[in-house]
Amino acid sequence: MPAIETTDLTKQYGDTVAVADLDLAVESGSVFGFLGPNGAGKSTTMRMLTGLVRPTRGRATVAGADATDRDALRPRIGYLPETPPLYDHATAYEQLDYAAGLRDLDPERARERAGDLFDRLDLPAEVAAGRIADYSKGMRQKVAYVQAVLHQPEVVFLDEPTSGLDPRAARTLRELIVELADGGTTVFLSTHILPVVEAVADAVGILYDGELVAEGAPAELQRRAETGEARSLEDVFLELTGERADAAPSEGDG
Ligand SMILES: Nc1ncnc2c1ncn2[C@@H]1O[C@H](COP(=O)(O)OP(=O)(O)OP(=O)(O)O)[C@@H](O)[C@H]1O
Repeated sequence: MPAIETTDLTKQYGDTVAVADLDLAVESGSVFGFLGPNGAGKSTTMRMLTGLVRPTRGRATVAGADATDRDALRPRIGYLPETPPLYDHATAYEQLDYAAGLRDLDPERARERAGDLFDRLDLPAEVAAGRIADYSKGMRQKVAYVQAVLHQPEVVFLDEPTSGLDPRAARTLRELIVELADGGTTVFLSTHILPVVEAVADAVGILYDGELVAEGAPAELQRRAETGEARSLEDVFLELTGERADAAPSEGDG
């Protein structure tokens, strides 16, 4: 069974169709790169899949739970949104104690795991013991990432996870994503940084104007949109989401 499955998943805001009839299947233990231009509907999709926004119609299951059932989702999923929810007055450790408490994690083991991840991401212990209000953007991002994966969820949604990270931390984060998937976690990764997707994604979906215009393994998409030359995922992305003649290459997974 796929870790994420959507059928006709749709969200409308007034006259704006943010996401239109999305049919998606993401394999368990894979990294799925979710791409699309600004305003394509990526965040709206993630909000529906994490139970934060109710679909206008259609349905979705995530880690076996209905995506409208927040109580069932909570222990199974993690979410790093574009603007991470952090308490400025707390220290990183307090923030993560709170997150661990929400998920009934053993406090000591949660601290240990957080400490290990902070080490990997080069967030010094003395910084983690200081108030989040004084953190740089990259430091906040590190804490938010750790918060999203602390409980070892079955499915983790990452919205621009490398945002604000320096090159070393961004590389570590890419490694952590691959390790998550190797350990069986399904990673739903939305980013505009296409080389990251190229490096880590097993499959890619490209959203354009709320619609899925392509889905498949990165290499397969590159072949499908090809004209003979070696093409980057960026070329494919620009072709599919640019001045698309209405005969866009037929998407779907065949
Ligand atoms: N709460 C809302 N109310 C009204 N319209 C919304 C709301 N949230 C999103 N939209 C609209 O839905 C569409 C999709 O937005 P969304 O934020 O999902 O795009 P995105 O692909 O995540 O974009 P970006 O790459 O810029 O983050 C846009 O037209 C946006 O204006």
